[in-house]
Amino acid sequence: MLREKEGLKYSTAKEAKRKMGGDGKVFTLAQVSEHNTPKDCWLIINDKVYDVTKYLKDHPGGDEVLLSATGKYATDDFEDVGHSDSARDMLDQYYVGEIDISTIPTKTTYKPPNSNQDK
Ligand code: HEM
Repeated sequence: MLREKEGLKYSTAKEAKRKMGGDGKVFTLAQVSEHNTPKDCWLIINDKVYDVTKYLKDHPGGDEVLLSATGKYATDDFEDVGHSDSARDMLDQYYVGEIDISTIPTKTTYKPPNSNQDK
């Protein structure tokens, strides 16, 4: 599980740079965590930050799961559901920036330099 998560995260970080040209804003976890209400709801998925406020009422999984996924690294929550490609495509429209992953207190942000586990 751990390995899988790291693989996902890193490949997505590269993808983010390619897609966004690296000019997205970078937020800390504390900054993102301020947006945790039904009127202002941000999520962190795969190193990117999304403002899903407008999507809360339309989300097929309901607004509660989105609200409970704020203020933390919600990649696992998002991935565990097995969201469709069209769900993934929707992410772009809610993109507001990147997360500074060093502000997220989780072991999965650390990758040993000699690791070959996610290749
Ligand atoms: C911006 C982020 C998200 C988008 C755009 C999104 C979009 C969608 C879409 C389009 C579906 C319909 C099924 C599909 O196409 O896969 C769906 C279902 C679902 N989502 Fe999300 N989702 C997001 C985040 C999340 C998060 C963070 C969670 C969990 C904490 C979650 C939980 C669910 C659940 C449980 C369903 C299944 C609903 C059902 O079939 O009854 N989603 N989501």
